Amino acid sequence: MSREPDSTLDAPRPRLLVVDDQPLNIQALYRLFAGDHQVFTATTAAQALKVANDQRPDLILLDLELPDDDGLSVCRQLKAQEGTRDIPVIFVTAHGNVEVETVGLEAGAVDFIHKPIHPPMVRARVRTHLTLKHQADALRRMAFIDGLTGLHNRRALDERLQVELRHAARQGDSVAVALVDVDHFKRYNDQYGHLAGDEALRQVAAALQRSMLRPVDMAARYGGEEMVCLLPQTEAQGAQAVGERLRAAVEALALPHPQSSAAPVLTISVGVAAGRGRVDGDPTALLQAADQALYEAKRMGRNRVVVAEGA
Ligand SMILES: Nc1nc2c(ncn2[C@@H]2O[C@H](COP(=O)(O)OP(=O)(O)OP(=O)(O)O)[C@@H](O)[C@H]2O)c(=O)[nH]1
Repeated sequence: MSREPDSTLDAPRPRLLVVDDQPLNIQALYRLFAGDHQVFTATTAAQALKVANDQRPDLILLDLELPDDDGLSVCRQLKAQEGTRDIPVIFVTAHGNVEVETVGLEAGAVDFIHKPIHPPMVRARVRTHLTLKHQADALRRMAFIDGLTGLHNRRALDERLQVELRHAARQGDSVAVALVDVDHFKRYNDQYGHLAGDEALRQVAAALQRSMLRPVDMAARYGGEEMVCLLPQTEAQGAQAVGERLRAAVEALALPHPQSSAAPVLTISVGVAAGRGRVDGDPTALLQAADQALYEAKRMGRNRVVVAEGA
């Protein structure tokens, strides 16, 4: 007898960080959640910040009074750091009053729980805030994904490219981009219709994704039928080889395109540019160089890779 997969078995367990200097309190919260959550613990402010940074939990239960610093300050520091900003913090305190709670909420906490804790209520609040966190994570991910192809979108590319250019400038590394454009895509749409065109773009995107072998590489839809592969720590020569692999992978899809002047199948032209990185992270020059090379590839007959001059 076949059985529907149980999604609750597959879903990763939510990760909680419990911060309290009293072992009894930690034990009580640990016992409450350990069955169906991954629970990390910390007994000081310094430890809490370290575990939050290292483990990136989904939610933090934070005691307001800690031996080395107060919980408010820990909360403010978590909210000031890029990597921990989005982790919801619930304060746990024995001395709650309206003033304290207001300051706590202003410091960025999402909720307050009073000691002695009432287990069903704590579980219910934690569940609510975990649900909200997962929904917010999903929205953040969607904001950086292209709906048609599933590749990253232009916003994601722009952000990553700036980071990589700054990183490369510091390290003296080279960053490369390969700008990809489908050949005679207008004719393809005209012959097979827009929906078939969409499906072809999805297949091209998947072929690009498969052709990039390093985990730091990133493929993005740049707009319309243009896509960009970002290749950190890559010189022009290496990027040319990747460009050629992309081109061959799309040709190997063997999607018939009799109206193309380049080949009987759907193909891409690729403009490649590499640069040493920029302290200001401005990606304009690199993308413009790649665009110029792409224009050359089109002019020379399409279905080819051209590397930018002086790249
Ligand atoms: N189906 C589909 N078509 C798209 C999408 N985005 C852009 N296009 C089409 O892509 C075509 C791009 O055409 P052009 O820029 O003229 O270039 P081309 O026909 O690819 O010719 P060359 O680039 O010179 O080889 C246009 O017809 C757009 O409508 C999309 O998301 N789906």
